[in-house]
Amino acid sequence: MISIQRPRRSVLYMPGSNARALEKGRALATDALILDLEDAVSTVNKVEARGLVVKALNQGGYGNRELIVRVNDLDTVWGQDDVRAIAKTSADAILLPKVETAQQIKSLIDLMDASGATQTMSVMCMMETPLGMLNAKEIAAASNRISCFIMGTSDLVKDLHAQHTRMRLPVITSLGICLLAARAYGIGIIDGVCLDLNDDEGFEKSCEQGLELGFDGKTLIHPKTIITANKTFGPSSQAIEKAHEIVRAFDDANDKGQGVVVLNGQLIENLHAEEAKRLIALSDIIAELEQNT
Ligand SMILES: CC(C)(COP(=O)(O)OP(=O)(O)OC[C@H]1O[C@@H](n2cnc3c(N)ncnc32)[C@H](O)[C@@H]1OP(=O)(O)O)[C@@H](O)C(=O)NCCC(=O)NCCSC(=O)C[C@H](O)C(=O)O
Ligand SMILES: [Mg+2]
Repeated sequence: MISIQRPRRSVLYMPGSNARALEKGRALATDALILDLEDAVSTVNKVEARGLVVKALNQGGYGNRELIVRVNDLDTVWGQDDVRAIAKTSADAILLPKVETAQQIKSLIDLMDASGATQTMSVMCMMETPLGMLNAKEIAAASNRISCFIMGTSDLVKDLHAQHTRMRLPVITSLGICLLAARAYGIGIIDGVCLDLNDDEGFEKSCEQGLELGFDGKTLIHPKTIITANKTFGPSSQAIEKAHEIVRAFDDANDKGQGVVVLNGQLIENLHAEEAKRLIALSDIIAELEQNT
């Protein structure tokens, strides 16, 4: 089944309190922006940041970029007012931090509905605590308004008393659990951030690892990493050419009443044709968005 609503190769965080970053986001080649009201904003700037984010959203100019606002936890003094304010904007999604239960999602949706959010405004979940990992399935199943999981590997490493390593073995089980839950319930899933801005090679490797694991894209903290994320998570022209070849070979085999075919020494079955079609659909959607952005 092919169900790609939009590409999320690169998803850039920006502090909601940083007017310069909010302005720059209008021209950056990122698929999505997370306008952050939570951890990137100090407590003294929380209310001002909310105002800046609402103003930026109302001004528009972000083209086709998916606009996600990360609100504060609903139990904080800012969380519910964040949701009330963002519900009235044209943001595409509200991202709830530190999701651990399905009830948190239900409470968020009740508040969004009561605050006048459109039904097209989706919900995203920060998956970043040990309890969140253990409840990933229940969270994914909580509502069909959930469009995406976003891994919060910094909080996770902290809560696990683990360490940040290049190949991320300390969080690999958690990444796998969330990938299983997201794919089982047909929702998107984006990998966590790479904190070392001086390690370009390490960043590239973590993107490649994310792609191999099955993530749709990577969350980013700096614009200089957008190109690498887009390149890694977007299908290359060779991959697309190969995908078309697979679809053609499989269709020809089907026309002859065959369920399988060998192409360049590789067995091609229906599942390979489906994956090839997914890549072609992703590439088409990226091309369309890039043309209109
Ligand atoms: C890390 C930064 C504080 C670095 O900022 P700065 O010192 O300004 O960097 P540069 O001078 O190299 O910036 C060059 C230009 O790029 C713009 N810029 C920088 N970062 C961003 C950004 N994120 N979005 C948009 N534009 C950005 C600068 O304004 C410069 O522009 P110009 O004026 O034209 O020269 C900064 O990058 C930053 O704040 N990053 C985001 C940090 C953040 O949001 N962190 C929270 C999210 S991570 C997280 O919480 C993960 C999760 O919850 C978990 O637990 O894992
Ligand atoms: Mg976090």
